[in-house]
Amino acid sequence: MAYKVLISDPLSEEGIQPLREAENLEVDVKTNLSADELADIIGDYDALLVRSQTKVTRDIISKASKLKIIGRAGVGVDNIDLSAATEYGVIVVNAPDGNTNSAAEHTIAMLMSLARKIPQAYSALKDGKWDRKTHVGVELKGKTIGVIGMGRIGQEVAYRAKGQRMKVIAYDPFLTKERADKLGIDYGSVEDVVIASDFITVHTPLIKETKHMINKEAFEKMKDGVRIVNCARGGIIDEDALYHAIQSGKVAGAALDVFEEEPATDHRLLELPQVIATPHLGASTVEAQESVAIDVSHDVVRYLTEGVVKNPVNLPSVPKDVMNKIEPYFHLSEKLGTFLTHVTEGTAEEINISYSGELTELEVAPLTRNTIKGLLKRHLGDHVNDVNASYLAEKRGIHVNENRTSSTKGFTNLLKVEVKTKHGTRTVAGTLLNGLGARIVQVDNYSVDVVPEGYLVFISHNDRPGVIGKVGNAFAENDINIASMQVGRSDVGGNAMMIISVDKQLEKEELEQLNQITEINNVVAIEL
Ligand SMILES: NC(=O)C1=CN([C@@H]2O[C@H](COP(=O)(O)OP(=O)(O)OC[C@H]3O[C@@H](n4cnc5c(N)ncnc54)[C@H](O)[C@@H]3O)[C@@H](O)[C@H]2O)C=CC1
Ligand SMILES: O=C(O)CCC(=O)C(=O)O
Repeated sequence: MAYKVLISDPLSEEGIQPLREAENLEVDVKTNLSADELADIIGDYDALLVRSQTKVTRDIISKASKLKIIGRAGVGVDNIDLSAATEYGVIVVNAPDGNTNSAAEHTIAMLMSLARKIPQAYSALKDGKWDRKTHVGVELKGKTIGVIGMGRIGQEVAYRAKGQRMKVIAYDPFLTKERADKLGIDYGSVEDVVIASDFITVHTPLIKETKHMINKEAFEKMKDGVRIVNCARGGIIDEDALYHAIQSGKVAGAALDVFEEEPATDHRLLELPQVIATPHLGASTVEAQESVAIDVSHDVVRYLTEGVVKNPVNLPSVPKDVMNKIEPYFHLSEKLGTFLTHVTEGTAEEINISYSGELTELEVAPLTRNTIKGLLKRHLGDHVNDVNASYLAEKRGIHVNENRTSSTKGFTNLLKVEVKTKHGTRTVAGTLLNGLGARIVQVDNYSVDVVPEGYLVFISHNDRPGVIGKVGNAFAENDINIASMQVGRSDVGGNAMMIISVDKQLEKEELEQLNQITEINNVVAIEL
């Protein structure tokens, strides 16, 4: 019986030729379906191809009893419920490279239109007004543009902004000084970028860490008359804060291709003359649409015929016999990676993963990928999975070494992860205790016993009498319950650390209060 493919958003006809030409594949194009209409028919299909309009919700996926693959002709997969897809065993693929150029070009078009008020002038002229006073613009040459998110699109935008003779300052958790030097740009923290820029453009995914990263506090730090561009995702910029910053005169203008709620036809930002906008057109070119449709069509054909894909987004299937043996270590490996992203300063350059004891007899490659996933996911978002984790690390110049050792430190199994950055090396090791589950048993040279779960506070301090009391008092004053506390020190009066399990994530002010204790060098809140 032929596989059935449903295309539910407008895709390039040239781009879907690989589907039409494949044997044993039936292709239906049904666009503009309501959620109910899609839910009614999805049960008939083996593959679904979408752009960003179709919302592939848990409800739709739960009704898709034959569905094997969802293809997203584009980058962002925020219109697809990834955890539901994974839960229901549906692989999701995207087309990460096909629209990079178009999105970067659109960003530059928006930047120039914003600077020269072209949409406003055009609109006035169409209304019969020859008004040369209102539409005075500003030059780009010599101005500083802040690029937040230096992935595929951010890098292209930075490169083109330099062509406009702009100075570029960028932030990305994976941007190193060497890379910035090579690109001929400055790099700094988000705050440095926000303070220094005349124009700010965002190119991150919309994830927990980036939601409203440009907010009221960020606007307050910006130069007066700054201009903002968002051709990535609505929600990276807090729309209310942007509205007020424009009204107050702090922000001179904004160019928006994306909105928190789309379609955004009735939005108060659109009423402001300083705002220019397009209806999510970043990838809407003939070339990009053909390219992304070809990429996902090939992946759908490959998956349905050979079971392999090039651009997977969610979890792949690991052979059952391998999975049964390594499954108990999965949770531990990802948590060790996540723990390290919180306590490591700077960009990872090398990751060394050592397996000891019983682990040396197992197929550990999926655990290595899972550890890397834990290390990358916090910054790169949910599209990092076991399949692409190693690739993404490699693309970012992070060397990953996997080795097996006999040193178990008395545990029957030990998984040790070491991360090297410019600032030094950080190590964490964990084990599975028979009947008790996963434990972190070592941080750097300190032996600890921590359940890798929930909220932790990691404190580096000097070993002095009374520090534990001061920390305990600070927690009590803020009514924070301590579930457990681990203390370790290198030598008497030397460096020491505490890992405290708490019932809730600490607020910024609570962390600051702890940081003010004289003996404390650093405090980090960790969510595992
Ligand atoms: N308007 C449109 O039609 C289009 C929008 N997009 C959107 O553009 C965005 C970027 O796409 P790509 O460059 O292809 O993705 P990418 O994955 O290549 O780059 C994203 C970058 O953001 C960085 N990042 C993550 N968290 C960050 C943080 N807290 N601060 C600063 N940087 C952070 C990552 O390290 C990564 O380098 C995505 O949101 C994508 O969905 C993409 C294509 C078309
Ligand atoms: O399908 C589209 O046009 C949206 C493109 C986009 O936003 C993406 O690829 O992330």
